[in-house]
Amino acid sequence: MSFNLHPLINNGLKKGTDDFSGGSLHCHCKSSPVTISLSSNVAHNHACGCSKCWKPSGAIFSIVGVVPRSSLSVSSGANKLYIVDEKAVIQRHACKECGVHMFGRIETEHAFHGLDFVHVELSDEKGWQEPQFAAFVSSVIEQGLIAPEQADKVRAQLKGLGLETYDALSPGLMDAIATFVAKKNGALRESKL
Ligand SMILES: N[C@@H](CCC(=O)N[C@@H](CSCO)C(=O)NCC(=O)O)C(=O)O
Ligand SMILES: [Zn+2]
Ligand SMILES: [Zn+2]
Repeated sequence: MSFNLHPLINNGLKKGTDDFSGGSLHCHCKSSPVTISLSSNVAHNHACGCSKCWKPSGAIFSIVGVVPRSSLSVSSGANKLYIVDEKAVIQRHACKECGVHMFGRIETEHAFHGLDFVHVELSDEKGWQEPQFAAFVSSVIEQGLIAPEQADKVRAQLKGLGLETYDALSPGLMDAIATFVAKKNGALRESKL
């Protein structure tokens, strides 16, 4: 038995194209959808099992990547957007009608400030960077999406697709967050770098 990880990856990863330079994303509304335009490809695209990232119906994971916030603009339906959780680090702007998250933005001092989180499955274009790893795998247990005993099967399925699995973000991204914090609190001086 295989799990419905996410429709974009269930049948294998589709590699992105190197020179791909963006496209548009739209929500699920049949009429007057929210659309956003991205003028670059995503980076750090990944499967995320956390409870906050938007997942399509039935999927255990979200697929989420980042773009510089300067590459993102809302092209239509801005009045339908609301912030799902104002207190979260990532403020996810979702469509009031269909519930789809269009982009997540960080307004606080944070390593990822300046990057917006987006879901490329909302685009009809092909060429977006394929997922690079799977994050917050154990979090899917918290949401009752799998039983604890199934976690290693889920990890095996992700690894079979070529996705390394983590229970936080990837080591590279966790190091970037920790480095930011260390610089901020003085534990790491610029001169040490
Ligand atoms: N077990 C928790 C983990 C949630 C979590 O920390 N999520 C990360 C990754 S989201 C994109 O990869 C995070 O940075 N969250 C900040 C935020 O969502 O604002 C759970 O599942 O809820
Ligand atoms: Zn919508
Ligand atoms: Zn997440």
